[in-house]
Amino acid sequence: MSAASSPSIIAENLGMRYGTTTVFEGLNLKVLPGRILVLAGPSGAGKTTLLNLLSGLDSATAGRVNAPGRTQRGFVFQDYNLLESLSAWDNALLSGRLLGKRVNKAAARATFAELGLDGLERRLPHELSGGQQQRVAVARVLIARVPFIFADEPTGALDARSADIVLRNLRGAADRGATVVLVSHSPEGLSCADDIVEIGGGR
Ligand SMILES: Nc1ncnc2c1ncn2[C@@H]1O[C@H](COP(=O)(O)OP(=O)(O)OP(=O)(O)O)[C@@H](O)[C@H]1O
Repeated sequence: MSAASSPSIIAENLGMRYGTTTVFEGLNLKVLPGRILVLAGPSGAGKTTLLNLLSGLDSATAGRVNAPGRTQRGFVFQDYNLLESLSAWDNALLSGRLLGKRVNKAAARATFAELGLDGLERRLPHELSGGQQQRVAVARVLIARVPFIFADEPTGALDARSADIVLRNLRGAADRGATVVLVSHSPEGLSCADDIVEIGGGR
């Protein structure tokens, strides 16, 4: 995966409405490979909505965006979306396996340990704290080595030290050429941004 292999995501005149409510309109932006873009703004401004449009999870009601294909992208969801029947370790390997990739076990193990999850391999999600579940969700997207990473508040449940480790690992993915888009409120999240899009007031 090199920076040259991931095209930019380009949004043109993007707009999203729910019924009569306009979340935003006329939004133009370019998300560049090898960089971390942070979507910032107050609660309800439309950060998750924009993340879903840039990632292709949802379709805009106006404008265009060349979101990545299904096999190119990975997500850290706000509520983690771990599979309750799978262990922490199997959850961490899940995205890579679903994408039909040969997961490098040694690298996966290193990522799992780096995120402070050593010893928790066999636990089911409900046997993990919120922060541990969040770190499994982050491990999953890192282990899958996808060229596009979309993460909604990926440090929201973490203390400062764990948050720092997560952000450093996302930076590592960007340094390997991945495109990383984060929703973040936190000063740490903002401080790791190469680019920031502040949404609010519908633009
Ligand atoms: N499925 C939906 N139907 C109707 N309205 C929606 C829907 N999803 C989101 N909205 C509205 O769109 C706006 C933007 O929501 P969104 O979740 O993108 O905000 P956000 O900036 O991510 O907020 P937060 O920081 O609180 O997570 C909100 O006013 C929300 O109520």
